[in-house]
Amino acid sequence: MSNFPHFEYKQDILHAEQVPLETIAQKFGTPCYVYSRAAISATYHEFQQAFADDDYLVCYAVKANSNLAILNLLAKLGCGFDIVSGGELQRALKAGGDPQKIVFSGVGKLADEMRMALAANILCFNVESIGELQLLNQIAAAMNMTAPVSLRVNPDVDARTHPYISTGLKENKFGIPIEEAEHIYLSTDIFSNIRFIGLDCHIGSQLTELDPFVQAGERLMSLLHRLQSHNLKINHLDLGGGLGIRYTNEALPSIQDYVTALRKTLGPMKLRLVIEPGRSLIGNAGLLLTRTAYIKHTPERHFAIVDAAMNDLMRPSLYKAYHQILPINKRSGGSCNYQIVGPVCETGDFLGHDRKLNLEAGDLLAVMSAGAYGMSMSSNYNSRPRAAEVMVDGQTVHLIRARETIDQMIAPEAILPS
Ligand SMILES: Cc1ncc(COP(=O)(O)O)c(C=O)c1O
Ligand SMILES: N[C@@H](CCCC[NH3+])C(=O)O
Repeated sequence: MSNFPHFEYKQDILHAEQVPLETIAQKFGTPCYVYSRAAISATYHEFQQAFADDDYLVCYAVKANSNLAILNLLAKLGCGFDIVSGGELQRALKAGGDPQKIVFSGVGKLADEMRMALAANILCFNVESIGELQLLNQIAAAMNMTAPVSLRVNPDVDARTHPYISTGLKENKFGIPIEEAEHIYLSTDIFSNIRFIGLDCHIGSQLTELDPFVQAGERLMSLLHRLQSHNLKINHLDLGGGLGIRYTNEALPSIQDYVTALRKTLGPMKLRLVIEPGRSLIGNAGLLLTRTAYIKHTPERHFAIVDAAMNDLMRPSLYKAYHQILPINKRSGGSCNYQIVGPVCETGDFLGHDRKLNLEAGDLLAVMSAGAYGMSMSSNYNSRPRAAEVMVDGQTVHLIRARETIDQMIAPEAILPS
């Protein structure tokens, strides 16, 4: 099956749903992120179907792509949100998210962010250290409230993914060492304004195997049994996000297999299962549309210099991540081995190496699998305004973020008075 069923060639022209991508480039310019509404909805439904009648909550990891239109679409489908900052909280609420479906993760929550989230009455704080628990307890007391908490434990499981996005090993900064968690859960007398309602972990991102999820789940379940033997009532188990997507031809478990494996770790225990998928919900629902500015042949190499760069999509530069790059108009004839690079002044500014393409200046290209950690990790490096974002829905294209202007980019800055 195609990795991108909603981005397909029709008569050798790549389309997003029913719309030729060249039409989008003409109307909105490039670089431009293009998302498919049908792709996002279909993947969310796959999660829903996999859980069937279970008690579950899908909390989309907002960091993967935080555009309000995407959050609003997911909220309308019934999805909850996993947030990691006050900014993400504001976005989730503004997009119509239900506070009782919001979990708050992250190692460095600040006092103001805790206040905002308590005032919003979110479902749960995923607390990652004793210091954070103490601060949350104090703030909740001052607000005359009780904070609902899951401890995010670090189960010391190797996610077997890129080291920068592996989070569940004991040397990582994330979570409370699992062997310390029981003691904290049983210290309810010290934390009078905390109510423990869940148990949480997140072991990493772009996992391509189920085994690490199962190992983590089993370690958490064993802790949960011990907590129950002390009569501590836990309502939900949150196993984080992390399911990978196919960037090229990786062998991957399906969403159904993933959910089945997680449910199995629960055994007969009646407990709500929470998951925090980011990439698997949105990654293959988006692409980055870019135009070739120049073709440059040197004695060593063939370069296609395009108008998107590492500031728009930093995954290739940061992780040497592979994204498929497809021509918008297929052209017959011989191809050349191209380095697809951006205009930024860094040798590490590339979108793809050694791609066999038949290209001319002016040609449009699609950098695939760019829906997750694309726009949300973009920057203004080299004073490049941020790209536009559009959402395709059948034959209609909605602008969901206007291209940033140079004036908007520099407006917050000020020159010293002389
Ligand atoms: C706490 C937490 N939950 C969920 C996610 C989402 O991960 P992914 O996009 O791999 O599903 C992340 C990012 O890795 C995370 O840090
Ligand atoms: N930014 C990473 C994923 C990080 C996940 C966040 N915890 C990526 O692009 O693959």
